[in-house]
Amino acid sequence: MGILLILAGLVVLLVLLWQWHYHKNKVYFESKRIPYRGNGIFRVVLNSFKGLSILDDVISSYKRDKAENALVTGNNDFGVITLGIQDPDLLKAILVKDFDHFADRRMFSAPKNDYLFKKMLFFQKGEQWKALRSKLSPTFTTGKIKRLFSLFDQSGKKLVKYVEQEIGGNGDGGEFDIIEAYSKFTMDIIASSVCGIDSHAFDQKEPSFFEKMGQKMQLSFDGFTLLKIIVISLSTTIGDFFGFSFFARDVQDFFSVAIKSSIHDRQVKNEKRNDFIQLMLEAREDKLKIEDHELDRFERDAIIKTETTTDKASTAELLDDDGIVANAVLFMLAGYDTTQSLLIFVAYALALYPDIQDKLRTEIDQVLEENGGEFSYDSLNKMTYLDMVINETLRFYPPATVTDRGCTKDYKIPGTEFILKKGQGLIIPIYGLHHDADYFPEPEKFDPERFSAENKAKINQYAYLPFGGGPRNCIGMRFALAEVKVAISHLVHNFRIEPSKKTLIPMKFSKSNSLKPQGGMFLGLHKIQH
Ligand code: HEM
Repeated sequence: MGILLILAGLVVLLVLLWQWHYHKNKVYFESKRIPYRGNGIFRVVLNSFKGLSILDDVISSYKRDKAENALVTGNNDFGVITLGIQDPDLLKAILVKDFDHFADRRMFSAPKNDYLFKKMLFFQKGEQWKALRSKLSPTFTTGKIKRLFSLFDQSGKKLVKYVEQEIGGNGDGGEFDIIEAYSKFTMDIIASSVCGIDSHAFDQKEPSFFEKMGQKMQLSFDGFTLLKIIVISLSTTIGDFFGFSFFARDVQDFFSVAIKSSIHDRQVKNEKRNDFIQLMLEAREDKLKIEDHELDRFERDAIIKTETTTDKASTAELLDDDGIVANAVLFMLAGYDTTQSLLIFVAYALALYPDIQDKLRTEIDQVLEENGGEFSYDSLNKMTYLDMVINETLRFYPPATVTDRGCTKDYKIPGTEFILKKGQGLIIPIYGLHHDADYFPEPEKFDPERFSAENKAKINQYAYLPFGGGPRNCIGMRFALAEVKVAISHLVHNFRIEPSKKTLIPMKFSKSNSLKPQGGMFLGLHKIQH
């Protein structure tokens, strides 16, 4: 009885403390004319136990902020002040002009057991990040992706064969879950072009060993993972004490051994191969350069303007063999789920809008005919309608629904009296901005024409952030777009895509990390006889 009373007392005390803390923060933020939204991480975890996803939170928070005309909102996430920024002009300043204040992510440190984390670009901070990003950026230029194109195209051809088999090869396949085929396609490309390994993904229906390992490497933001993130972000020591990690040891060891033996093999044979490991080996020795003519606006924004103070020796250490393994695995982590998500929703949109599909097929077939029946990197980049369809899909269904920044130097938020301090952070609600009628009229209408040559210029670039923005944007954008164009072109040339009985209309999203449909993406695929 005594213990129960003490426990009840402790609970009451905790609730009172929580309320006092909430009230104190509310008064603080409101004195700076910024609405207070409480503890964002706690809200997301609580919601996940109620069956709501991070996206549900992004959507409802954005709607509320919009209704209150709040362009900046405040959170206190377990002691870390985090602002939500809904204003594209402010985002332009934060992402590009004043980037020096926001070079980091709002990140926790890596748990001991996740040994691959430590050398990944995504988790680097300050000067270390600058040095590594400068080394890796030249591996993703047009010229380098062009070198990998034949690998992408081979996977595209394997994708067509696989779909043909799955739908029975008789031209009337009926229903088909396209996620499985896209999972094989994206994993096959990562295996060949990033790791220099044959994934064997298309050899069988069941996932191959490489596929299984790659899938085990993906993060899912379920309630337990979110709890782990909270514990680790509060104290890595406590996380390590409980043996928390995000990735299983055997999976990390698998990639470590496979990639290191591929490096060793080519060093012994003095052999150069056509993959990212090769590019990273060349980047390690500063043999890669970016030509200015290779850059578009998005990439010019991404140029790191300040010189890095990290010396040459520690830069080389960032990309030693462990660094190459870590970053090859990061490309799989960052590129597998996101690219798959985009592919899934392009197929869905094409099934729902047959006119768009027909128009796209006309463009693809024409380019194919002009190129003697084969695709090339340049021919795919000439397809303007394909580009428009992809851009609109990225707007409507952005694979990454939010991104973040960590403050590296105190920053007075323009238009407010608020000073964001070093170590605090901000959240960028990509999905909310993409569905905001102020920036995209009739936002719930799927309309590739928004991205036509004449309309594109009207779009506010900082309200359209599928790949983020500024120097810390997505390094893999060109890679992703090239592989997505290959897959769509092969698929649309060979199959008519239609909704089937199990197609989700309207769409319901799952609770996974990237935007994904609930329970698979079932569509009807029908072979086109050429
Ligand atoms: C459709 C596919 C993809 C989408 C929508 C996407 C989206 C994003 C977004 C929104 C960010 C955060 C950017 C920011 O905060 O400004 C990001 C970061 C990143 N992405 Fe992608 N991504 C895709 C594919 C890829 C691929 C294929 C790779 C690698 C091969 C990749 C590698 C990365 C890396 C390494 C970062 C962290 C960059 C850094 O912190 O310096 N992504 N991506």
